[in-house]
Amino acid sequence: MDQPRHSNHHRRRGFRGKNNTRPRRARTDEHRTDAASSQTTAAAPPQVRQEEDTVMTGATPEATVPLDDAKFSDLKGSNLVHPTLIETITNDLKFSHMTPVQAATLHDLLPPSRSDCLVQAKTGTGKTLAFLLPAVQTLITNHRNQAERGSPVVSLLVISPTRELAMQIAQEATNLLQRFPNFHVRLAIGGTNKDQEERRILQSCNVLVATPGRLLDHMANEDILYSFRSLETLVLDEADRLLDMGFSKALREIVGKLPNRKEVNRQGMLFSATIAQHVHQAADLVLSPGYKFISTVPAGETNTHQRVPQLLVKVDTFSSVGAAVVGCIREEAKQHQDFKVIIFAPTAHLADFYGHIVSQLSDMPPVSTLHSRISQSKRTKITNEYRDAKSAILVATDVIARGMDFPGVTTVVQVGIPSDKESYIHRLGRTARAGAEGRGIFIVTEAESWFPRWTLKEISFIPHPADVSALAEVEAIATVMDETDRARIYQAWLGYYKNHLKGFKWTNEELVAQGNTFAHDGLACPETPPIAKSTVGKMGLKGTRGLVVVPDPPRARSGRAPRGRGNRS
Ligand SMILES: Nc1ncnc2c1ncn2[C@@H]1O[C@H](COP(=O)(O)OP(=O)(O)OP(=O)(O)O)[C@@H](O)[C@H]1O
Repeated sequence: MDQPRHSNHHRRRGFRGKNNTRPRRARTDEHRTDAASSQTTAAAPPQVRQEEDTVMTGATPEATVPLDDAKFSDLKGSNLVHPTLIETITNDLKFSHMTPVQAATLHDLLPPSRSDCLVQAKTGTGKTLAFLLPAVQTLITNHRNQAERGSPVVSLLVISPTRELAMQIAQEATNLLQRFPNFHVRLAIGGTNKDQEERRILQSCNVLVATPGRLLDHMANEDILYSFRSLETLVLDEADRLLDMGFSKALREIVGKLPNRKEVNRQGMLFSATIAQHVHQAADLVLSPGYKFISTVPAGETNTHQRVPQLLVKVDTFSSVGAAVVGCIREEAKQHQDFKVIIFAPTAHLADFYGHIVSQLSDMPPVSTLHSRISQSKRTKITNEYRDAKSAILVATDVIARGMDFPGVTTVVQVGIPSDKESYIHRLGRTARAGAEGRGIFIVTEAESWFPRWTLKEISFIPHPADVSALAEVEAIATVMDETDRARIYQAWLGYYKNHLKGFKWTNEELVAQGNTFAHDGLACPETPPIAKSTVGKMGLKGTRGLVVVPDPPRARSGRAPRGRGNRS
């Protein structure tokens, strides 16, 4: 069982109420005012439970944490947080009040308690500072005891599932440590110069923010491995993602290379907006038995924000999806002079497709596309530009679904079913952050409508008419697209939906028939695009009627995978 038991208190207000129309970007003041006004609103305390064991047993929360109007300045003179850190938060970062998750976890996470904690709170509610502040305080408290000089001593290791998120966390840690110039925050992420990273870490490193693969690479270097000899805090951000099948092997290897947690008195923290069952089962990798599970998500509530309207746009066929995307953006433009939209697509090739369509229309703000097939330097540039943009459209895959904090995103559009419920929640969480307003639009075909009905059944979607008036424009753009590109998009479509066949209850033949209709009507392909024999085999579609199978190109026949195939996001 996943959730700690919840009491019957009313829900605490978030940063800002639904009808509050103050400007979106005045983040800190919005939060301050809301926290201050929460005296008049009954609050549901976050749920805290001390784990008896590493596997949940249905126990009840052991304690509730009062959520008064906790202010950072209240910590002055408490000896819990270094006065300079408090100055940084209140004067430099300009945060006066704690967010609910910060208030709920601070005392457990700070020295001297330094409890191991699994923490759940909604997207965009300040979880990053909730783990950074206590971990940085531990670094400051213990630093004077570190006798060894001349070799780096990493105090805090934060692991993130994506490079973009790692960079963002490192930036927040740097901001928090800005009045402590002797402490250094370093990155270990893929897609960048490894030697340069290594040099920087070995020069000096107190806080390391890393993605699992690159971290493991660095751990092969004995000097870097040695820098973890007295690691004090290990944080997994987006813990449910890091502990799922895709990453858990790497995570086990990493933890196996770290010193024994009891010997170094290492504190473990797991943070996420979504905590699935597998997290409780795997938590012992990082947390000691008896860890606390703290959730600020009220009982029976989904992790999406109630105040964020979630519109459901249904179209008849996959061929109308592109036009519906354009229709949604045009409607957005009618509502806001400046707007920032993120469009989430199921695969990299489909993201390229929608990005291309939208970028060809003259009435759109700047459009960029982001996915894992793009080089890291370009990804970083696109991320930074979108963060700073006043009005822009970002078409992306799940690489930015979790944790990314882009200010001022007015609407998140999800096109087609996401890979799972958690992905839907995290994607939606890119809007309405830190008390701002925003909305979600979920575009599905009739065939996909089982997903919101069954997988997202707790969410009350607002039915919204589909505007597909751009059908002819989309077709005109698709018609002149490169044929190979269209073939790849078709193939990506087949690959993605093949993985979700169970939900659709389609046979392989029905899947291919749908894909072919998409190719002809949505991508304007004059003929069904051909697919290489080995790719058909890899997709599990061998012998399926309706496919145009061609021999493998020479490279594939020599046993190597053809370029540009597969379903990477
Ligand atoms: N006490 C605070 N007062 C006002 N704003 C805050 C406070 N703490 C954090 N923020 C801001 O809130 C925003 C969201 O914070 P953060 O990115 O940590 O959210 P999160 O809970 O980690 O979200 P996600 O689940 O999407 O990762 C950031 O812009 C951050 O600077």
